[in-house]
Amino acid sequence: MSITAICMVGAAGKMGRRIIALGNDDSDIRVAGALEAKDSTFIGIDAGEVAGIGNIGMAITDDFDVATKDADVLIDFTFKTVTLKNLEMYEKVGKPVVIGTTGFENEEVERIKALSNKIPVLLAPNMSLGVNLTFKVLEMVAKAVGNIYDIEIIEAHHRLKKDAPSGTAMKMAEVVAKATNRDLEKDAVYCRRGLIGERKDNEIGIQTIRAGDIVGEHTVMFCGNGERIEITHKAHTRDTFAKGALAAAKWIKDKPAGFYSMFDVLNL
Ligand SMILES: NC(=O)C1=CN([C@@H]2O[C@H](COP(=O)(O)OP(=O)(O)OC[C@H]3O[C@@H](n4cnc5c(N)ncnc54)[C@H](OP(=O)(O)O)[C@@H]3O)[C@@H](O)[C@H]2O)C=CC1
Ligand SMILES: O=C(O)C1=N[C@H](C(=O)O)C[C@H](O)C1
Repeated sequence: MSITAICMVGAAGKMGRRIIALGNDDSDIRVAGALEAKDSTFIGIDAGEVAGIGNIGMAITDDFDVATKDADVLIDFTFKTVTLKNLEMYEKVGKPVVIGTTGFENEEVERIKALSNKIPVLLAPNMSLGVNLTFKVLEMVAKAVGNIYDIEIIEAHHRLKKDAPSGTAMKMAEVVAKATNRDLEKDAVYCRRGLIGERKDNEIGIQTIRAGDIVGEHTVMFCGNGERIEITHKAHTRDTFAKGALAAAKWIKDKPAGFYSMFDVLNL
């Protein structure tokens, strides 16, 4: 396999650090650029030092051209406003982009899709093998019992997470809504309080927990009278997502322009 040179956008972030650390250990990956925000205190500091693996000879920069010049693939784990602002630059640089950032509204996803007419773009709210398999299982279960059992989704993440519900929970909601012919705009219920009356059959409840250092947990409940099915995924470490992002970078390197997901990478 040829080496894939990556530029990490969000290099000093929680995910950026793990992708740089695991990428540096991977003989098929070269860390070729590390980008951070203009006012970041990490500018000029070695990306390996920031990631806790020692000097790798790659200083974090806020200069987009410098960071992307030697890269084959850009990996973006930042914040939705950052990603959306960067789309123009991603088009200009013309290299494949793997986007793990979450929190996009439908109209914003359409803007990312529009970019994929010009360059290869992979967008996935969760890069773990387990979660992507779970999407498939959910589709099957929702088709079988989703219209007779109540569906509730519960997600839990660390206290630093900025968006809610998680991108993964929203994707799970999309999967079960599609499988049961529902419309999330109408049927999603994000919080309950007060005299809310009886639950409607079509509701898809989506509840959020933010606490401590929880890496990422998602449960989908299909609940009937007398029994319930619970499908749960728990990430124990961010390395699970980082490995997925690196696999995605290797996979997308030589692909033509198009809109891809982890299903393509994992052959699901
Ligand atoms: N798809 C997946 O598998 C996963 C997705 N995620 C998603 O990835 C995103 C990032 O998560 P996480 O790493 O925990 O978040 P962090 O906040 O730890 O990291 C984001 C990094 O991006 C930096 N940043 C801000 N602006 C820019 C800019 N203009 N250019 C470059 N970098 C910038 C931030 O700097 P500063 O702090 O100074 O603002 C920060 O260092 C979130 O949306 C999260 O939901 C997370 C885990 C897995
Ligand atoms: O912010 C996080 O940490 C995570 N975000 C992703 C999401 O919003 O689904 C994926 C993972 O659960 C961790």
